[in-house]
Amino acid sequence: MTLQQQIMHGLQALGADFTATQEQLAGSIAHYLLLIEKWNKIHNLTAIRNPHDMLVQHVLDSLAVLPHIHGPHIIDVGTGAGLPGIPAALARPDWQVTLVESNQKKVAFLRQVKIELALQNVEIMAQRVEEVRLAGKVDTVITRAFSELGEFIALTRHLPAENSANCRWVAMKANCAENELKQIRTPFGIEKIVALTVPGLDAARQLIIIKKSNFDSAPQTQESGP
Ligand SMILES: C[S@@+](CC[C@H](N)C(=O)[O-])C[C@H]1O[C@@H](n2cnc3c(N)ncnc32)[C@H](O)[C@@H]1O
Repeated sequence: MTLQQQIMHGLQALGADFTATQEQLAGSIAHYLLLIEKWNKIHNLTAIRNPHDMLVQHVLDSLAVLPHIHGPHIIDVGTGAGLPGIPAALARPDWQVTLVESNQKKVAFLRQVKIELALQNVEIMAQRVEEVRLAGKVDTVITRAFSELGEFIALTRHLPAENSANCRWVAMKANCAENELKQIRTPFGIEKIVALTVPGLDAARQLIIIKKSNFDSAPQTQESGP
């Protein structure tokens, strides 16, 4: 199967309703994967070398999250090569995606992706997240392979300048341990845990969705993905 065919199959299997057309999205994803493959030879952006595997383990994994989070302003903390922020920005051109990354080589890659894919809805902040100060509303602070939950909240709780009660903090995890869930303390609480299915990936994926509230730290519900 060609990469383009595999991308189209993956998008159809996800079945999600994105605002970009499937053809546009497929073309942009192929371009993004080829850029990662090219830069990976010098900068070691990801341990996964093959674009077919990157598609499943990085891009479809990122896209599977989108039906469960809210825009329009998304902050991806510790985005690395742009995951999940770049796939989110490609699929949802109506959202504004801020990528926060402290490693300058990864930032150089992200800047190149933004230019080559003409991503007008992406802002790149080359800073440690604890130093980032934003004006205005944030709808979702998301992270993947960044830190444990307690540190994630500690480093990012200041990000929404205005509407912290409406903001959600979302951690993409393989299988979050009970001990890690207990790191979430009031005024933060776990709103829900969503089990995700990623097409072509035979592994558990979870979204831990956290809100600022007075709920205790026990999970409220367990949902299945689409
Ligand atoms: C393991 S990588 C994960 C990258 C990407 N999210 C993914 O899923 O492939 C974690 C990234 O967080 C970045 N990082 C670590 N601490 C950070 C901080 N305090 N502020 C911003 N970025 C940070 C690292 O440079 C690294 O690129």
